[in-house]
Amino acid sequence: MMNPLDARIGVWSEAGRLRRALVCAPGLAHQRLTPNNCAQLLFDDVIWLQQARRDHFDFVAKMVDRGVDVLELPDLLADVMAMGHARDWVLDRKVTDDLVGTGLRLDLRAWLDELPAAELAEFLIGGVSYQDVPGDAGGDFLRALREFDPEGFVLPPLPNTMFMRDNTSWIFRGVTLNPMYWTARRQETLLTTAVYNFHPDFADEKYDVWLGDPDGVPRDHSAATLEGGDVMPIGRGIVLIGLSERTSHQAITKLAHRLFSAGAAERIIIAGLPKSRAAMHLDTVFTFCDYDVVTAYAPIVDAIVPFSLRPDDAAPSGVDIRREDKGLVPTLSEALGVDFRLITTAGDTYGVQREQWDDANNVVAIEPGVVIGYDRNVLTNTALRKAGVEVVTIDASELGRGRGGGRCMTCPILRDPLYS
Ligand SMILES: NC(=[NH2+])NCCC[C@H](N)C(=O)O
Repeated sequence: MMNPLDARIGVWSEAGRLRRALVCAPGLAHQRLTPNNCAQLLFDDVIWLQQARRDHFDFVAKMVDRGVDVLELPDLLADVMAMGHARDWVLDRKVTDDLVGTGLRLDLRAWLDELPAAELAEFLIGGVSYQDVPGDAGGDFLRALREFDPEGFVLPPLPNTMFMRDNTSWIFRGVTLNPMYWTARRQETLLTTAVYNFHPDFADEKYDVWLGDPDGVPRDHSAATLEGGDVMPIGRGIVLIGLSERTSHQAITKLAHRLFSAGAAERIIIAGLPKSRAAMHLDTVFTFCDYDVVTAYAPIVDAIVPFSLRPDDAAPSGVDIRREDKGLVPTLSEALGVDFRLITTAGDTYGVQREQWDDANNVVAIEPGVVIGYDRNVLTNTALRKAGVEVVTIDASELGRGRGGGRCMTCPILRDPLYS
């Protein structure tokens, strides 16, 4: 097996040293958010873009200061859009009858074909509004659409790309290209897949695709949806996966088969979550901070039902599925042979709900015992500090409006193992 530390990609733990991560700065997509469309685009409010950008750059700087190589999706996508064959690959899949409509497809494609690479990348993430399409392109049809719906989009914006964790997820030496749950997010995966397929930072690397379509052709995955906020490759061959609003048992068992048959994992621990927006992903209520420290929102994590999946040639499905008789944290302690300390959201009955809602339990570990989290979660951050975790803070006021914290905003590409 390749020594993980010699590789340029691969994620071997949740809290080992983070070496490279992919993020996505807020941009044009967030300028399109209005009180009317934000809920449909999975934001709780409109945002002040300039401040969000400042806060994002502060977040990136704090990672860079700790030695993380931070890659920006908009930049990588711009590099990829400068390669003719890669641009065609994306536009062939994006500018289709189904996605932009037969009436607009040819005109839209002709315009996008000629755009400078960085501008095209910006539109692919930020969306193309009816107003953006210049001159007579789109003809009478687009003129009529503009009049009928001045705020309409030919290609909708993808503001949740900022939560880079979700559309793909690296598990050990491979990746899942995620079929996402909500329509508002499904187009994100194609852009990241294009970067993995064509950008020199990825294209020459060897890795497996555990789930999803490397050819990027939009396919109906039906009920088999998976999002990175639920996926935690914790190590020693164990992957923890939330069974949530977004991630279904259909996707988890499909992924389990693939990981088991490739010999890439030995056990999947499923954390069955209640379905609610406060717990849309496992990482909104539970993250790893150190070798033996996790943080969690107790009311939900206490109710988690853990199951284990293991390869089993004797079982008709090839997988042995067993409900654990303990809660999540004792199950993990036993599985890893580590006595985990659990630091729960701090505060009174009201305070714990507010801090959880502001992603107090959604921190990203930069190295064992050092995490980045939102500044406003004063009580939970203090509790983590008392447990010996260094909490580096970033401003939540704008970044937090889409309900995602440090973990949601980073997609680790290379992270060291933690449990040998
Ligand atoms: N890994 C996460 N918890 N991601 C949070 C994503 C938030 C985003 N607005 C959504 O609803 O999809």
